[in-house]
Amino acid sequence: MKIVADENIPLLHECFGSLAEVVALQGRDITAGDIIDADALLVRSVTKVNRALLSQASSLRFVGSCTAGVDHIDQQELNGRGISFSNAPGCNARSVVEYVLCALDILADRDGFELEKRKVGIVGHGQVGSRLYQTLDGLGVEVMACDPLCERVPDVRFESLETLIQQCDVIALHTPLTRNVEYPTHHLLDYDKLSQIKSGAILINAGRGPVIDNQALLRVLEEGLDISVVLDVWEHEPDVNLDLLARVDIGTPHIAGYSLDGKITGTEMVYKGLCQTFGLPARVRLAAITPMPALNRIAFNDSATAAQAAGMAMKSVYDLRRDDALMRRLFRMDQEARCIEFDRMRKHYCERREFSTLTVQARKCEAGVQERMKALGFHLQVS
Ligand SMILES: NC(=O)C1=CN([C@@H]2O[C@H](COP(=O)(O)OP(=O)(O)OC[C@H]3O[C@@H](n4cnc5c(N)ncnc54)[C@H](O)[C@@H]3O)[C@@H](O)[C@H]2O)C=CC1
Ligand SMILES: O=C(O)C(=O)[C@H](O)COP(=O)(O)O
Repeated sequence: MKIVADENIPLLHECFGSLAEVVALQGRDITAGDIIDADALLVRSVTKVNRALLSQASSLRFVGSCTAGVDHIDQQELNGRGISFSNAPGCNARSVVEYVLCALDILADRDGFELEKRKVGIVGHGQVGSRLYQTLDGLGVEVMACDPLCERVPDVRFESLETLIQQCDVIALHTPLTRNVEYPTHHLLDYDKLSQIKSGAILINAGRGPVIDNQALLRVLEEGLDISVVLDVWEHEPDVNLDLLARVDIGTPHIAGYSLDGKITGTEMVYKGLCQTFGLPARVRLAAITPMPALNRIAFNDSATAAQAAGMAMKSVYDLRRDDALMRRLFRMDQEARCIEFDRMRKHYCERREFSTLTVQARKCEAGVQERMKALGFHLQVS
């Protein structure tokens, strides 16, 4: 069997090496010629799997994308050709939730607000949105969700996008990128909607760049709309608009889902999908070869307040300011170098772990500290 794969799939050879010959290529550069005799193609979000790419792939039986998003995959074309498809729904949902929590923590420090006093609106109540909702709700934050496609459940407050825009102090976008469907998300936030966001609010996009019309966002910011903006995703990646980057409060190179845990789970989910398609036993257990986190324990004294402890624990696992600082190096580069650097930052991303890998000792701490740590998803030790 021959597998052609994006070289940025973590543990690629450990996982698939015993099953097949694995040819690892740069995801953006995989061509129709590269997969002529491949039995399986494994991609990440940067490879467009469409009619042109598949045109000569007569042996191909399986395509796997180690990602949550599938806007780069023409699933109709795959169905038409009888090619099985697997992706990795939810693999990195916790990672994105933690990115959002860390961004809010940094802005709260900078601007001196308490998250518990802010109203948060989440657009898209799927794997990411629902986890973010639950976490914020657990922290005592007032939350509302907007998702016209999601089944209504009693303990979730669903509102329209207009209500979120009018009422919320934080708006977080977690929808897929869709066009030509009943509720398309392409340019869901256009000039009109962006202009209506409350003054002082925070807008976060860690879904897909084109869900916000980036030119319109730049325009409202230039016109003086007083909002803070956190962008992990950009229209026309890897070609980031520098004027927009200059105006956002936090900017990162599409790494919200890049916890090592999330990426490895993505690999494992696609590995299982491939094994199923080819009728092979799925023997590799990636948990067994996942590295130990560099930091696995932190202890608080009884003098710690809940807010202080939460901020310290979050920053010790993931300090988002580093990613923002690295991103701003793009200002020093010409367009070609910027695109290369955007991909380079992603390829060589730091080994970031999820909150659950950190044990927080809060034995003598007040109940508030313990509750906050638990709500955030740390592994709490109180005995
Ligand atoms: N920045 C990053 O690193 C990452 C980005 N993503 C992106 O975030 C998206 C969401 O991720 P998941 O929650 O895992 O996907 P999901 O598919 O579980 O959830 C998406 C939700 O959005 C809802 N939705 C669709 N159209 C909508 C609309 N017009 N208005 C409001 N809601 C709408 C769906 O009903 C669904 O509940 C992915 O499709 C992917 O594009 C995902 C993971 C990492
Ligand atoms: O899972 C998704 O969807 C994402 O956006 C991934 O975090 C994207 O990572 P790459 O596939 O672009 O490495």
